[in-house]
Amino acid sequence: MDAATLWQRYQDWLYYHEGLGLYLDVSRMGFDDAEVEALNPKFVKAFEEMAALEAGAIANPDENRMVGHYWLRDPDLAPTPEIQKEITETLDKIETFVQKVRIGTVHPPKAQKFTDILSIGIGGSALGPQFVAQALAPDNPPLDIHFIDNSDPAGIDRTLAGLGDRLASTLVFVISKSGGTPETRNGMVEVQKVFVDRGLDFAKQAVAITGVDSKLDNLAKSEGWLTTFPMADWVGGRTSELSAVGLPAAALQGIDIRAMLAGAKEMDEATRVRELKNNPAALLALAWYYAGNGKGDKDMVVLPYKDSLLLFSRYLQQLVMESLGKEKDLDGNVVNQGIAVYGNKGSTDQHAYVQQLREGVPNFFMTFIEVLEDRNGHSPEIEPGATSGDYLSGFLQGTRTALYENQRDSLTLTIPQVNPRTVGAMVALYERAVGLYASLVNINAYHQPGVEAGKKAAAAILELQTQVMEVLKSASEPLSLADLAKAAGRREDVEAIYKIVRHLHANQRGMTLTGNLGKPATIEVSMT
Ligand SMILES: O=P(O)(O)OC[C@H]1O[C@](O)(CO)[C@@H](O)[C@@H]1O
Repeated sequence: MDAATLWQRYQDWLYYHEGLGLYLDVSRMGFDDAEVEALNPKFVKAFEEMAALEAGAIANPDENRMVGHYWLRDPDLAPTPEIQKEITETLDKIETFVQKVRIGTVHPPKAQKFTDILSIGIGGSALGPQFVAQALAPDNPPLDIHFIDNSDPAGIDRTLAGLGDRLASTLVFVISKSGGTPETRNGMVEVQKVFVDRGLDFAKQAVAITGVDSKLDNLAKSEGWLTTFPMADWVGGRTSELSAVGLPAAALQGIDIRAMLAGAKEMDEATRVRELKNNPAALLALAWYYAGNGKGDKDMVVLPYKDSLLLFSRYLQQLVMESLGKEKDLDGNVVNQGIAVYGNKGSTDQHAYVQQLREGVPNFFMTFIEVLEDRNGHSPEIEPGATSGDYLSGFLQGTRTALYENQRDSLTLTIPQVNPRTVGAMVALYERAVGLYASLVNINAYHQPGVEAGKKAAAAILELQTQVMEVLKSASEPLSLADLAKAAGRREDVEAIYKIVRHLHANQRGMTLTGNLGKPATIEVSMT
């Protein structure tokens, strides 16, 4: 395509949202008009399904749930007065609590004010708050946030070491929709133990954010925690940033949560437009569909050219991959759908893997995220006429051109500034794009059956460990792995047993292994 035709294509396809100052450029995706035309019926269906979902249809049939994250930023759209009330009351409750923490009416037993937040949660109960903290927290937030988002003992130690004595003035959020996620429970129990060791009262510093009547909800209520915020059944973990999951921590860090909600609402309105070219979420869905042939054949590389948006790709990884990565379509056919998402930030990644993107296997499409405002305030010139921000902007354009020259597709999302409104809008934009794309490829975006298999297998390993320990404690002499498996009645699990005893041995858990550790058949195991 010559330069003039390309410039025309750019103008023809450029989407601009005036209120948000947001642009979406899909001109460097290689689709032609006929391909777009062919997809039209699918989009008509997708828009209809989306409207039904927003009106309260059961969009998640196997879990019998509605999907209502859109109502969070426009409660008037909620399908029942009860849900409207639930949304506004929760928001009021959050704001009242945040205000009390700010002025010190709610404070820790041993300090006048809370200084820090420790947020314990995983997946959708961590990724949104992490992304938003990185994107929007001021340099010196009123409360500094820290995360435990794993069952990694060393990771927990590191977070607690970072807090040090400030644990006494730390507000602990335990966030779990189900209230039963093991990683979150483990983090909570470890933190509770540290509170006890230091003579602190956990309940007086803890808040639960969870489904009503969940295990965690009941625990918090029975132990008299500071408060609880409800997670609605109709909000999925990966679309929960603008619910009680993300808002309390954001507000406590001094982030304008009403502006985040307003930005999301504006974007929701823009993405309800049933006209492909005038709907940025539909344009994204079109680009994804075209790039991956409707089968996810190409990975989505997300490259924000702004450090504060570093965690956006990680946040999107769950939103996109947990929503779209499905074995079966809605008619029960095996389709193995999904789109892989990765990325960090530009221009940093240009010095890492962009080499492969330009010249190597063409199995991706790029999403550039551009922020027009370089920094708050004046930029010094690095050399006559050029600032660091000019360089960053140049690197983005340069990489986009270099990829295009080698037939690598890209799209570019441009926002004026990273602020609560634009971040809310970006969250809403991708939520809607995922929903529309799911309709295009006929899958349920709102469940995650595949995660259960791994969870069940992990629980089975913990049960096996208990069994193995019991056998070893009552054994009169060291046992070979084969004998141990036989005695436990689990011959077929000898490899898992080997891994269990090796792990216990490495952690001073009373396990003795003799023999050649690299040759499992020679190992004898005993336990004190
Ligand atoms: O908030 P919960 O119930 O602890 O779940 C955490 C995460 O685990 C998942 O259920 C998948 O394992 C995610 O969908 C969810 O965001």
